[in-house]
Amino acid sequence: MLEQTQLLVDKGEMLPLMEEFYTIQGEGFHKGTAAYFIRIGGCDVGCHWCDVKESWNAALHPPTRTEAIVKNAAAYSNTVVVTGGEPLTWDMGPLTAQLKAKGLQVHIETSGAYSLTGAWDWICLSPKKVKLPTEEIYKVANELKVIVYNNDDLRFAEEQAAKVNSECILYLQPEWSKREKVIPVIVDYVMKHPKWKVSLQTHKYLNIP
Ligand SMILES: C[S@@+](CC[C@H](N)C(=O)[O-])C[C@H]1O[C@@H](n2cnc3c(N)ncnc32)[C@H](O)[C@@H]1O
Ligand SMILES: Nc1nc2[nH]cc(C(=O)O)c2c(=O)[nH]1
Ligand code: SF4
Ligand SMILES: [Mg+2]
Repeated sequence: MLEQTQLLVDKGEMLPLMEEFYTIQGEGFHKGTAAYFIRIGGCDVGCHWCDVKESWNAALHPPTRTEAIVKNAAAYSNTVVVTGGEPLTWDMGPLTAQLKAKGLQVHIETSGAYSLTGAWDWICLSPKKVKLPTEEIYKVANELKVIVYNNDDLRFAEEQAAKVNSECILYLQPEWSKREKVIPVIVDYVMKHPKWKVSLQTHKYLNIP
């Protein structure tokens, strides 16, 4: 990468953009809401069941000026979801400042594994055992969305729920490839522990991005 480009990436003024698309938020509290998704490349958390492994290698995704990303987003939607990859790999300050200056609602999907940057209207924290969230994000997360692949993930979910703020909404979401097996487990668990809600990847049922 050119030295100049690297400097801009380091400052969060350019970001490795994998894709951007206008769709319906499929998961969590805002499911069903039209939103413009910005998918930033780069993640070294390494979830074995990750459904966007193509995002992991940042070098495969072109460094893109935040101004260009913002211009596209503002043309489509009032709500923007920044995801990845792991967006907090990068400094989210410049991107989110510009999105908010356009009056947009700015949401993030994050594992919380790196320090929290950016200004957010909604933080979806989806913690991962392999790289735990930083302490700071538990205080500000609006929703906790734990992916359930096996029974131990319910133990992990309770451990994480004990760390979030009291306003945080709690979701259990089936890991997609295990959904037939874990949906009954989640349904049973939520009925017994109603502080939790079910989240499904509804976009996959709707066949939309
Ligand atoms: C691809 S991740 C990108 C954002 C960030 N790296 C994170 O993990 O939160 C977006 C959301 O999809 C969830 N996810 C990824 N793979 C999944 C799968 N196979 N089944 C269910 N949810 C999955 C993640 O836990 C996260 O909530
Ligand atoms: N429709 C739709 N909703 C989503 N919610 C979170 C997603 C993500 O990959 O971060 C996602 C996604 O990829 N598509
Ligand atoms: S943290 Fe997110 S993007 Fe990274 S591997 Fe896990 S699910 Fe995939
Ligand atoms: Mg997705």
